[in-house]
Amino acid sequence: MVTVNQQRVPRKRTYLMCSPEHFAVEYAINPWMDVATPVDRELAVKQWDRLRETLVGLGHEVHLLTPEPGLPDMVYAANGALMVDGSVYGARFKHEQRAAEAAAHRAFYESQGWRFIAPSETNEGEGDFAYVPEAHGGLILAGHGFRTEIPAHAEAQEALGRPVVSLHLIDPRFYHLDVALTVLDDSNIAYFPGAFSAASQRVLAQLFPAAVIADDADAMAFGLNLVSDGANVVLNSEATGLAGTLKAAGYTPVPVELAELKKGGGSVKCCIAELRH
Ligand SMILES: CN(C)C(=N)NCCC[C@H](N)C(=O)O
Repeated sequence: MVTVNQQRVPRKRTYLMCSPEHFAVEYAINPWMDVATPVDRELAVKQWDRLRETLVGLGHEVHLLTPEPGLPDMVYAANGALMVDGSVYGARFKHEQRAAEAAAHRAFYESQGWRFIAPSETNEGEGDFAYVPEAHGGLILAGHGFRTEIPAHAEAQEALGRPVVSLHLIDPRFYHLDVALTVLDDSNIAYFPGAFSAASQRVLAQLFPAAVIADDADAMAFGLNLVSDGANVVLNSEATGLAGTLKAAGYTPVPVELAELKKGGGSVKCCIAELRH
């Protein structure tokens, strides 16, 4: 393994999270969910709290969305919108079990006075959209194949005024972009090529020749579902292989235990929306 002596510089972030007070696995809308597997909600809250404290400890600001009973997936706050340059493109969930979450997110963003664009097309916010601020002048990467639909990519581009690059997800285990690809800093990403169509793999290789490449085991451990401030990379503690790769690339891995929330099909990134205001 090559060791890179690169100085990584963190940038302070503002995040949005939602406590798993009402978390449960009552329906199965992705391959990770199994209604027969018991969930320890108290433990989920503890693990989520530890994640929130970790972000605050790294110097980031965390806003909180009020959890609502009857919306057990609301803890996955990343899915409620995509915010770029102070404008917010709202979500429209694919599955009706999550549909009502969109209004809660909208109310939050509007209460802050930020420009909110209501979507007409199905999209799951930062679950399927990733923003790379300094890549090619500011690029939105967008997944489709399982949740977000292609017309939403064009709608996001019109709403936010940044080019959107469509990427085709082909493996149901990686049903959202943020389980297969992550933004490491203002210009680089990490991804698992096998989650994408051959054509989308070529697009990613062309746009990000220096990307960190993850393998199937990293992705299966939800390693790519991480949050990075450009230097500190907060990731699922099970993703030990990816943590080593990122360390060798000059990042500082910060492992967190989120086993309970994995039962709903999400990890670190799913719990965190970035507020780019
Ligand atoms: C990393 N991922 C996939 C997320 N961004 N969100 C998790 C959503 C989980 C929820 N049960 C669902 O299936 O919608």
